Amino acid sequence: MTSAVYLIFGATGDLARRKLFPAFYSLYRERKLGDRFAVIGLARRPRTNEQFRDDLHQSIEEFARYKVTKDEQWDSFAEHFQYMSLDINNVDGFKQLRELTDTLDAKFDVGGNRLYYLALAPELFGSVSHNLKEGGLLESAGWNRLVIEKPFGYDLQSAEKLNAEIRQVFEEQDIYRIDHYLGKEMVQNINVVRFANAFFEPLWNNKYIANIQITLSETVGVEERGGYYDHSGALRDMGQNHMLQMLAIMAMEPPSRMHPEDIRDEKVKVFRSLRGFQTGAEVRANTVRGQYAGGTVKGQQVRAYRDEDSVNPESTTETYFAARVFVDNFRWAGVPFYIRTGKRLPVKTTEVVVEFKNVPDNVYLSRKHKLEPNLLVFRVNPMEGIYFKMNAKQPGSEGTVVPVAMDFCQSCQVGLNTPEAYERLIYDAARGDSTYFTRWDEVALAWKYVDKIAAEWGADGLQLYGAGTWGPEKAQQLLAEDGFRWWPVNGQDEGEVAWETGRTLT
Ligand SMILES: NC(=O)C1=CN([C@@H]2O[C@H](COP(=O)(O)OP(=O)(O)OC[C@H]3O[C@@H](n4cnc5c(N)ncnc54)[C@H](OP(=O)(O)O)[C@@H]3O)[C@@H](O)[C@H]2O)C=CC1
Ligand SMILES: O=C1O[C@H](COP(=O)(O)O)[C@@H](O)[C@H](O)[C@H]1O
Repeated sequence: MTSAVYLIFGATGDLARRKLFPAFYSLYRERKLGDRFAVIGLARRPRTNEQFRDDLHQSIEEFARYKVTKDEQWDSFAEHFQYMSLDINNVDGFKQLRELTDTLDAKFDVGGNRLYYLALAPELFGSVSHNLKEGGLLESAGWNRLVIEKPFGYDLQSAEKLNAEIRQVFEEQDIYRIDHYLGKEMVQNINVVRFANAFFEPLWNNKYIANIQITLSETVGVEERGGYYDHSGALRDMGQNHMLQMLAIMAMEPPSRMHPEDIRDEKVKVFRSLRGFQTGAEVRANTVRGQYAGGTVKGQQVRAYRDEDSVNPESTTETYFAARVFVDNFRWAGVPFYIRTGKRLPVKTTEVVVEFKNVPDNVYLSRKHKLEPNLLVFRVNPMEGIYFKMNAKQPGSEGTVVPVAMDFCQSCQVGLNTPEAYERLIYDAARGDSTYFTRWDEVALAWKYVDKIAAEWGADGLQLYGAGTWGPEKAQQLLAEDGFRWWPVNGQDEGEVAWETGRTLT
């Protein structure tokens, strides 16, 4: 349990409402916050403390894993929350903020620890850091940590500028860059499965693995986020961060210790080994770029991206991208990693599929059924689990070989109420554990890789795909060229939707 004052910049925004406040409530209910903490919500619009706590209540009712069941329980939680109206560009406001922070620090016996959570547009990160220093907030007796949201820049150049501004005030070790996929249970489980089992590590290389497929598919469209997304697109929004991070976790060498810096060092080696594209022709041959047209998703008619209210009607921004990525090192030489993500696809799912090579000179190959390759599948969300597909004799047959599944469904056992990524990440930042946050060198290398793709893409090559389909046909060809195909997600045929969601804990 760590005592701290949590200062949430952007407290009236979408992220705070949907993710951060519910995470605080879960941490409180699980006694991970203790009683020695205070939360200050900060944004420009005026709010009384009562209004702020009402907003808090609503957000928890709507989005939290735990529901508020008793008034006393709510009161004892809500008394830790205060609101202050503050314009980030006004340094005088930060002097008042220091007074409020000191007062709450003393009231809740916090001991000078401060966690600054920037749920803000990145353009404001530099000003906040500067004004925190000017306002004297960083002179407290305890630690001062900065948690920042993605996107961390638009490209390498802007990320470097942003980083330099923040580093004028905070040391790298006190900067916690969020990639919320790293907070997901099953992403964290990949390392455990790889490094705590005898039977995977010997096979985890180019001798036995044919390819690895990473899918992050969403059914939602751009919603009201066009202002940000139309400028960013799928490559920057999901590729530079979540997808490359998952790829690095799949590909990294075992760290010598499970220490944050050792783990991050191993991921950096993977980023350094990514085969960068040298020419436009290489980019075109290895990537696919799409934008959704109108169509039907989960039985609902939906409009085209360009017809969305918050989007430029002539937009050439991609809402889908796929790529064939190579990690040029001893372990992975020659093994393609296929990654794809898109909005308005048929199902919401995140899965990592490891396709193994077939056994050599297989005695069953002459039989009438072609052998399916072994698959190991990490189901990250919304379903959580591990699925292993292997071949076995069909009972009662004369030796017919059929694929069978060993299916560990984590969410079936503990429900879909495993901790939300944001709970884990806020808790880790408060404990000073940076394992599941991205270090600057990882971010910079990921931008370098992505920038080359973005530079060669231009507006050319954008392919429209119908909402509710699996994206442009070229994404299928990308694998077909190598003799592979995308495996159906959720172990089901494409188009079928799987899992029940949402169980409420009381
Ligand atoms: N929403 C999401 O699901 C996700 C968001 N993110 C990232 O989190 C960050 C926040 O996103 P989101 O919550 O959606 O954005 P919103 O636009 O919903 O909220 C922005 C917040 O910033 C405040 N703000 C803006 N300008 C100022 C200022 N000058 N001074 C003080 N406060 C200011 C706004 O309050 P007010 O207008 O009252 O000042 C508001 O509370 C972004 O970087 C986004 O990319 C990342 C992943 C997911
Ligand atoms: O970071 C982002 O992630 C979400 C998808 O997150 P998930 O946890 O729901 O899978 C995506 O919708 C958004 O565009 C992106 O900014």
